[in-house]
This record gives sequence, C-alpha cells and structure tokens, in this order.
Amino acid sequence: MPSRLTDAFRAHPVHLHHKHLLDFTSFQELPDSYKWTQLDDHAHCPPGGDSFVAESVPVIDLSDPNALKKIGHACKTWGVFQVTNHGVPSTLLDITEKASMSLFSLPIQQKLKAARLPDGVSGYGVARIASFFSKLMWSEGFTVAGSPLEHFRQLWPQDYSKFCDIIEEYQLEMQKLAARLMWLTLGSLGITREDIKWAGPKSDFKETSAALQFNYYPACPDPDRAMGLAAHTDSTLLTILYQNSTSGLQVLREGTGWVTVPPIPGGLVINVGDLLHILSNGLYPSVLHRAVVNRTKHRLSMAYLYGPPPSVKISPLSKLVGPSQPPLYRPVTWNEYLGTKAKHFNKALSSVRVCAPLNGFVDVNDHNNRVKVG
Ligand SMILES: C=C1C[C@]23C[C@H]1CC[C@H]2[C@@]12CCC[C@@](C)(C(=O)O1)[C@H]2[C@@H]3C(=O)O
Ligand SMILES: O=C(O)CCC(=O)C(=O)O
Ligand SMILES: [Fe+2]
Repeated sequence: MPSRLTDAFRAHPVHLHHKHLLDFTSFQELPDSYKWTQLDDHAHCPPGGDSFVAESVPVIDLSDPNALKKIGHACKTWGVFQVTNHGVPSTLLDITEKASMSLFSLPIQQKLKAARLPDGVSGYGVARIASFFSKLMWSEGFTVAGSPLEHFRQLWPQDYSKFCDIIEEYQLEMQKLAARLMWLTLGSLGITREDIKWAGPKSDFKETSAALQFNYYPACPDPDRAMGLAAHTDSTLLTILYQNSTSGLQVLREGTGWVTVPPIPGGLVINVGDLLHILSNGLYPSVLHRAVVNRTKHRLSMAYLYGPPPSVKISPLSKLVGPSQPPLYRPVTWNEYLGTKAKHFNKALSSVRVCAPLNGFVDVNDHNNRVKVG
C-alpha cells in the first residue's frame, strides 16, 4: 500500500509537553520557561530618515500577465512572496479564520481530547519542532492531514459537521490555488507538463497531499523575550499562509536580517519549501521564517503545507541539471523527508545534499536555545 502523509512520523514519535499548554491569559508576567535569548541576532533595524526604503517581500497580483516572471524572480531572490487576486473567496478566508478561533477558544480540557499523538500528524498541540528547543513557544497549534472528522467529533460532539464542511471547502480551494502556483513556479523555471509525471494524468496535481496547520498566538506580556514559532523552513513544495490582521511573520533575508511580512487584506503569503528547493536544484531556496508575538493583540495564522504524493521520489529536475550543474540533492520522498526533518530539524536539507556542506557553512539558526540536533 502506498504510504500516506499520516504515516510520516510513525518511525519518529515525539513526546511533547502538552502539559505546558496552559491558559496563556492567566500569566501576568512571562514565565522563565518562555524567555528566549538571542532573539535579536539578525534583527532588522532600519536606519531612520525619509530616504530609506526598507526592502519588502514582493506582492504579486495573479491577474498580472507578468505574474509568472515575477514569481520566478521572487522565488530566486526571496523564497517568499504575497499574492493578491488569487481567486480564494474572502468570505471563505473569514469563515475559516472564525472556525479556527472557535477551536482555540475551547477550554483546554476539551482541546486535549483531540491531542496530537506522539507518532501522529493531526490534532491539537504545540508545534512538532518544539522538541528541538529548551524554551517553550508562545503558541498553540492544530494540524489537519486528510479528514478532520474524527478530531472534530471529539471537539464539538454536537456541531462538528458544520466545522468539517468549512475545512473541507478550504482544503479544496487551497488545493486548486497550490496547483496553479506550482505551474507558475515551475513554468518560470522552463518546466513543462511533460517533465512532471506525478502531477497526474490531467497535470492538475490532484494526487498530491497536504496538511493544514492552524497557529494561535495569544497576546503576550513580554513579546520581546518570547517566541511564537521558532525559525524554520517548511518541509513542503510550497506553503500558502493566511495571517489575520496582526503582524508577526518574519522571513530571514540574507544581508538584511529578519523582515516582517505585513498582513495585506485579502492577501496570501507563499513560502518556497524544502522540496521545491530540491526540485529546483537550489535555484529557488526555501525561506527561513519565524513568528513573533504581540503585547496586546492575539494573532492567528493558517498554513496549507503542500507536498507531492507521499511516496514519490523528489529529486532535482533533469532539465535543471547538467555537466556544469550537478544534482545537489539525492532523491527523497516526502514521507522520508518529514522523518529526516523530525530527526535533524534545520539540518535536514543539508543532510540530503549529495556533497558535504562547504567548510565555513554557517547555520543561522544555531543559537543557544537549541537542545539537540541529531
Ligand atoms: C506536513 C507537515 C509539515 C510540518 C510537519 C507536517 C505537519 C505539520 C507541519 C508543521 C507546521 C508548523 C511548522 C512545522 C515546522 C512543524 O513543526 O509542523 C511544520 C512541519 C514542516 O514543514 O516540517
Ligand atoms: O504564523 C505564521 O505566520 C507562521 C506559521 C508557519 O510558519 C507554519 O505554520 O509553518
Ligand atoms: Fe512555516
């Protein structure tokens, strides 16, 4: 039987401290267990003065005839961009945001009924990457891989079906947009439909898989010392992220530091993930990003983590390799890669590199909050 996304962590169970998922609103002060250090390494400090124009993440109108070219440029130089006119109804974004707020507003005992199992993908809990850090993150999450039915029944025994309908509609719209973005992105690399067999008979990427991650960041009494979601790259082809009107997402820009991705009404953020990095043989690098928190406002984000069918081998596209551009990565399936990420975290990508990383390679995320990286 082909493996499913839900099998990805069978071999890599993580025992996370769900016991730390407390009622965040009860804290007047930030507990020590949530105080991070060196938050400001790579900080983005724009000098004052009117003439200064801060670099900002590209915003691309998908109805622009030059969208393909602009996407290619954004992927190469930033690894992230925002899209407008993407066709996802704003009412659906609103309704899904409200549904996830109802989820996070449930009493903690209720939410824990749908707790993510140590070897599972779906359910309520802290982010999987929490196991790599000694400090706790100021957030809670809920992951849906496949159908939300089972967990939603536990959360809302009476009206789970209305919530299931919303999520299923959202998954459908995200799947359509992800397929469209895949062709724009691949098209910008000169890749055509014949080059990607796993896109399916209609080249519509219908057989691919995805996870939906809801993140909730409560208002925080000491936002400068807390971390919402630690710096990471996504183990995806691409990620479609909706954020509410509270900013918090930051991306690392080489030579500049952390750059905030401002929420734009109706906009969606697109991240290049590690598998697109591999597929493009490093031409489109995956973006390191994190979420910071706010003193007065809560923040909510919904990430659609999009990948290939879980057992398809992903390797640098043959059109992009040649005698002068040897393949930099070995073939890997999505499930294998998620297992590698579960073990090596931010070193996962270099661990599937064909050659050893160059001397002098600096891991930008290697700061002292990390407890173990295999
Ligand atoms: C399909 C995926 C992708 C996962 C694992 C699994 C389900 C949840 C995703 C996230 C979401 C939050 C950040 C991240 C780093 C995490 O901890 O869980 C992501 C991770 C990855 O991109 O590696
Ligand atoms: O909350 C955010 O803006 C970032 C979320 C994220 O990076 C993720 O879910 O993978
Ligand atoms: Fe992410």
